[in-house]
Amino acid sequence: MSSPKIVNGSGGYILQDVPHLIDYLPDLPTYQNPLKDNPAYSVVKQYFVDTEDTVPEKIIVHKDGPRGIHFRRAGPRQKVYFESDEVHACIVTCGGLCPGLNTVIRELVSSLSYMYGVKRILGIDGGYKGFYAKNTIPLNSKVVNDIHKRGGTIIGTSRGGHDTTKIVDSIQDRGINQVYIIGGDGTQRGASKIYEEIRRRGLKVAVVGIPKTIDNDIPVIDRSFGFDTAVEEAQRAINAAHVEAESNENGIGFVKLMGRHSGFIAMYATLASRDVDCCLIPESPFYLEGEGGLFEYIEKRLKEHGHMVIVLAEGAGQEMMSKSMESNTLEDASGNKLLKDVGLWLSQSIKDHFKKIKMVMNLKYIDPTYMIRAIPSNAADNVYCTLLAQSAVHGAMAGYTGYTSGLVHGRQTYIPFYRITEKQNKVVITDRMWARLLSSTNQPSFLGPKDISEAKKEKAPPTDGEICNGVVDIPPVTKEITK
Ligand SMILES: Nc1ncnc2c1ncn2[C@@H]1O[C@H](COP(=O)(O)OP(=O)(O)OP(=O)(O)O)[C@@H](O)[C@H]1O
Ligand SMILES: O=P(O)(O)OC[C@H]1O[C@](O)(CO)[C@@H](O)[C@@H]1O
Ligand SMILES: [Mg+2]
Repeated sequence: MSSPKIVNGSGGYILQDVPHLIDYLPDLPTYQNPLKDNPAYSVVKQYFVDTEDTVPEKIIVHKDGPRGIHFRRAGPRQKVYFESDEVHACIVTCGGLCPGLNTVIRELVSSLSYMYGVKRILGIDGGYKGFYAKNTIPLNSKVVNDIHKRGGTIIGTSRGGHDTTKIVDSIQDRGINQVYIIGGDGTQRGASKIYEEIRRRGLKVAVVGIPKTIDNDIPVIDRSFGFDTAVEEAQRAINAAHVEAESNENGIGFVKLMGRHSGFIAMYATLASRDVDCCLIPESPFYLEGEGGLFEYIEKRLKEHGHMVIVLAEGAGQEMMSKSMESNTLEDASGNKLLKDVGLWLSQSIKDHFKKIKMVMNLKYIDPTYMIRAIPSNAADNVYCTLLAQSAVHGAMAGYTGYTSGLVHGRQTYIPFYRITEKQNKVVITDRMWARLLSSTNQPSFLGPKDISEAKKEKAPPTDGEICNGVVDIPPVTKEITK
């Protein structure tokens, strides 16, 4: 693996920079950015981003604290490393669906064609394996004109089938020199390997990741596109659960939402709804029986209100369920562990409990899993997708490579792959947001002192000057800023 590019400045300033084609092809010629003559842009004051602009990872600072880690600010540069006619771009979507995939594809095509005059753009059919196992799909602004109104991805997606050598062979054989890869944590790991192989072969090919995950489990970035839409769509299921619960004696509306390892959708859908009395996520352990357990809380809530709504993330309570069922080690084609249906198991356990204590209860189980991700993105996500795609294209045209384009504190940035793939973003149950949810639902935390100390340990704060989260085992290439 190539070494991370780290730039150290004064006051503890650290730039975790992204690679550039000239790092291994130093003699590449540059060209004037064609946007200079574009009437839509030439009137914008300071349209081109200053190459010194960077965005801090942490915006809460203390008077004497170090300035900390920064990322390169995204946007158009004065100089580009590709001529319009020379560009041959491709776009691939991998992993599960997510609202907004088509919008990103559309905006990548529009940005390449309208801003940079690129004419050759290919869609790779059906994810990574499409590079070597399928024909390509020619894309232009006409083909993608109204695709943002549809859910899914017009070029198809898949899990598994990543073969770095075959993929890079295909890129080289087809003469592709800009690769836009839209996908989640697994996809970005694959993108990083493609970048390394391209660099090893010394090819003038920019590799750009665009983070996609319905679970919002990609670190560093503010949130992933489509997340907002998914949370909004989840409201419809929660509303239905509430109506059912309210209309039945001791009614329980029970909704299962996506979230294998990260409970963000469940948490935000709960906070948005206000009808939810209990939210269960993978990060927060819970138990059923006895004092302080889930059954006790449900009984109490039903006695007080006559109904309740429970929202459950699919990854919650898996360990508990495994103890009472045969162990399951199945994996999907990408190697992700396949989870058992905790919703069915938990709703049956609740029913069994109420039968045992002879209390009337009516539980309605709603599983809108795929309905929240197989829809077009909402207005806010559409805007977000547009900015992401434009930033991705500006970066590739400017010769940057080996990066993921992402929003950090509301600013578009270029983030090196190793920061995106090093860990998953999870709900931190010792943070304020989870405390806000607990006070909104009034549910018990289900935590004992041992759980709390373990949760705190998991989130040890970085020491002063330490590269927070930037755990890399390869010696970085460092540079001091002297001015
Ligand atoms: N470590 C890895 N190295 C190379 N390729 C990988 C790696 N992990 C996953 N991939 C490839 O990336 C693609 C997508 O991976 P995966 O199915 O895990 O989805 P994802 O990108 O994590 O998206 P999501 O989980 O949000 O649906 C697959 O084609 C898979 O083979
Ligand atoms: O059934 P599929 O397409 O593999 O996707 C299911 C998974 O994809 C995700 O949306 C994202 O990883 C998970 O929340 C979910 O378990
Ligand atoms: Mg994933």
